[in-house]
Amino acid sequence: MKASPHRAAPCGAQPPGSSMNAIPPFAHLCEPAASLEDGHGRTVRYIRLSVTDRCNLRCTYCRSGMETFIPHESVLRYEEMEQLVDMAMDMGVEKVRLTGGEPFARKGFADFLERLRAAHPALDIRVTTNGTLIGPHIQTLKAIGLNAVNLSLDTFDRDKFEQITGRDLFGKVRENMDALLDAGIPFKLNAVALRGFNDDELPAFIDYAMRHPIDVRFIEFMPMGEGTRWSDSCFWSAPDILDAVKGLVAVAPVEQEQRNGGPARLYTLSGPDGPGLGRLGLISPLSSHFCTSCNRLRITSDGALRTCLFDDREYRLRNALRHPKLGIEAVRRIVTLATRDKPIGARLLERRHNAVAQRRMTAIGG
Ligand SMILES: Nc1nc2c(ncn2[C@@H]2O[C@H](COP(=O)(O)OP(=O)(O)OP(=O)(O)O)[C@@H](O)[C@H]2O)c(=O)[nH]1
Ligand SMILES: C[S@@+](CC[C@H](N)C(=O)[O-])C[C@H]1O[C@@H](n2cnc3c(N)ncnc32)[C@H](O)[C@@H]1O
Ligand code: SF4
Ligand code: SF4
Repeated sequence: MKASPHRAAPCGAQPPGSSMNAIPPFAHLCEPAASLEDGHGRTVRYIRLSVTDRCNLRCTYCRSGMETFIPHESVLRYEEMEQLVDMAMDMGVEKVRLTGGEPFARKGFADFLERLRAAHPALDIRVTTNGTLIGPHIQTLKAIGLNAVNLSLDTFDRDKFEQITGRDLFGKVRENMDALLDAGIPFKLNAVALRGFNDDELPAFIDYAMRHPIDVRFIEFMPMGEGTRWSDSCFWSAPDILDAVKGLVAVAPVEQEQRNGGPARLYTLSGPDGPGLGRLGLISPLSSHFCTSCNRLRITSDGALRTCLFDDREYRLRNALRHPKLGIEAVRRIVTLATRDKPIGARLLERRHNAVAQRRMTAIGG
C-alpha cells in the first residue's frame, strides 16, 4: 500500500502527479491566520523551500535511476518564492531554509539570496547544499549574513565519495568546507548513516568534529521515494551510532533548550586532549521520532505545499498564486487550512510497506 494517496484528502490535497486543477473550493471561505497552528498543537515557524529538483550529484540513497524532472515552466520563479516567503513571515515564520536538488545548481540562486536578505534583514536564512558549487558564492553569502549552511558529506574518502555520488568532487567539497570556515560562515555537516558504507569511518567524522567548531550530524537513512534502496541491512540507527561514538570519545547530551528546535539530538565530545571544538548530532526520524515538536512546512520547487516530509498529500500553491483572481491571499488560506491537517509523520512511517512517501528527496528538498 502506498502511504497516503488512499487516505482522505481534505483541503483540496492531491497526490503528486494528479492532473486536476487544484484551485480549492474553500479559497474564499475562511480568514487567514496570524500564526500557523496545526491540529496537534504545534506552531509552524520554519519553511523549507526547494528551489530546484535538479542536482549535479547522483547520491544512491536519494535519486533513483529513472528520473523525470519538473518542467521549467512549472518551477516557481524566484519572484514567486519571494512572495511566498513574505506571506510566510506574515504568518509567523522566522526561519527559511533553501534546499533542492542542489540549490546552487539553479542559475541566479545567490542573487535570489541577496534579494531575500535585502527584503528581510532579520529573517533566519539557511541553505542545505552538497557543497560542490558553493565556492564562488562564499563571499556573497558572507556579505549578506547568511545565517548558516548545512553541508552534506557522507564520506571522507575520495573513492567512496565518487561511489556514493557518482562524481569525483570530494576535493572540491573539502576545499569549500575550508573556505566556509575561513570566511567564518557557520556550517553543519550532514552525513546519511549507512551501515556497510560509512560506519567504518566514524573515527574520521569524530576527528573532524573534535578539530573544528562544527556540528557533525548523522541522519538515519529514511525510506523515501519510489524505488528506495532502504533496507534493514544498511540502516544504521542513532542509538547504535551513539554507542560506537562512546567507544571513541566521551559524550554528554546538550540540553534540549539549546537545540534550537531542530531535529538533531546534540552531544558535546571530549577526548584525551580535552573537549572537542565541535559536537555530534543525531537525527533519528526512525528510531526516535521528533514529530511532536515539528515546526516546519515544505514547499517543492513546483510550488506544492507538503505539510510533512512523509505525507504525499500536496497542496498546489502555484496554481492559486498564478491565478489572476486568486493570488497570494488564496495561497494564504490554503496554507492555513492545510496546516491544520498536518499529520504526525511517524504514524505514516509505521503504516508503510516500502517507501513512506513516493516523491523523491530531490523533489522535496529533504
Ligand atoms: N523526518 C524528518 N526529517 C527531517 C526533518 N527536517 C529535516 N530532516 C532531515 O534531516 C536532515 C538534515 O536536514 P537539514 O536540511 O540539515 O535541516 P535541519 O536539520 O532542519 O537543520 P537545522 O535547521 O540546522 O536544525 C535531512 O536529511 C532532512 O531530510 C523533518 O521535519 N522530518
Ligand atoms: C535532498 S538533499 C538537498 C540539498 C543538497 N543537495 C544536499 O545534498 O545537501 C537534503 C538532505 O537530504 C538528505 N537525504 C537525501 N535522501 C535521504 C534519505 N533517504 N534519508 C535521509 N536523508 C536523506 C541528504 O543527505 C541531504 O543532507
Ligand atoms: S539532492 Fe543532495 S542528497 Fe540528493 S543527489 Fe543531490 S546532492 Fe545528493
Ligand atoms: S516526519 Fe513529518 S511530522 Fe515528523 S518531524 Fe518530519 S515533517 Fe515533521
